[in-house]
Amino acid sequence: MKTLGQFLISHDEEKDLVLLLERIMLSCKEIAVQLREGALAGVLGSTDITNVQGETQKKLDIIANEVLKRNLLDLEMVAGIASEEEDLPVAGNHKGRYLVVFDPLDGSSNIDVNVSVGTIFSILEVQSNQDCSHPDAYLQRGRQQVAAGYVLYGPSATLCLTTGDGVHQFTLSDTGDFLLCQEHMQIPTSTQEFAINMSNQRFWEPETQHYVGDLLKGADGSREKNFNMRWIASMVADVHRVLTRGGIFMYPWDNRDPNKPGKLRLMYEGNPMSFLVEQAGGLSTTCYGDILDIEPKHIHQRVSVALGSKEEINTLMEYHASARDNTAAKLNT
Ligand SMILES: O=P(O)(O)OC[C@H]1O[C@](O)(COP(=O)(O)O)[C@@H](O)[C@@H]1O
Ligand SMILES: [Mg+2]
Ligand SMILES: [Mg+2]
Repeated sequence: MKTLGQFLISHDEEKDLVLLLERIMLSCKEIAVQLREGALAGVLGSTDITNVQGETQKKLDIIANEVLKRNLLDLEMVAGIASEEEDLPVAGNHKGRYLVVFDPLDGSSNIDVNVSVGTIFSILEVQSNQDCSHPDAYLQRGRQQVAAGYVLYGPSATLCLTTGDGVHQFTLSDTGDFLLCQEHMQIPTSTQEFAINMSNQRFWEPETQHYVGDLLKGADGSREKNFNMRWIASMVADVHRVLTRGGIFMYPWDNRDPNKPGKLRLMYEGNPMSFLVEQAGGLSTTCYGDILDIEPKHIHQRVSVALGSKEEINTLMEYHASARDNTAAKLNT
């Protein structure tokens, strides 16, 4: 079985990109060890620090962020990093070629209950002469990503990666290597499984209520088939299920804070996951347009997300087609 490095070299990936991806995986291995030891290492629980999103940081949010930051800023090809857990980006080598944007630990609310979490990353290329300690240097559309991926820390640690030529899956072995286990993952085009936090139902816009209402009616409603529901509350784990066996994952706009376009973050959640999903034959949308086409305005910008099986996303879009001028559409475009 090929290691990640062997696979990337055999696909003619640029040497610096290979080294960078290997360094991200080295970081993920360190994070996996901390997660495995959990309570034994005293790393569970919260801190009293609030991040720029207004969320209380877990001890492991900070540890994972520090591991990635330390390992990446050490590399010559890294011009800067931006993270969910950093107010502002941090500049690296001013001659570096790549910017790395990441969610060091996704699904933080699951850490203390020993449920799957993950690391999400997006790699961009520096545009000419930019100050990489400034957020503007990172504000590129999702379509400009050079690579994106995540590591899911579940029963096994799994990497799903794209460099723009399909999505490939690797599993962390006993020897400490990420070994190739599946090339060109494909999301089935149709599905009977959905993932959404139903407790927010009363806050959704009418089109989302209508769409999910019809899923719940199953074979007795207009969809004429039954749907199953899953919600892990770690985007990484929910998206991994979609990549593996199909489905639709949604964190739509809601009116709890009408000025926020959604809960999830564009640069280190929406964009990398959308790149992976599109590369695996699925679709990713705000309900009004492709996530990968959004011109970002802020590094911690939020976005409404619906991604997964092609036919299901197209159906969801039809429910929203009559409401293109509403608030949610305006907030995202
Ligand atoms: O608590 P909720 O509303 O179920 O939200 C869960 C969502 O929030 C997130 O945990 C946000 O990510 P972070 O843990 O990185 O802040 C997603 O992974 C997940 O899909
Ligand atoms: Mg997250
Ligand atoms: Mg996070």
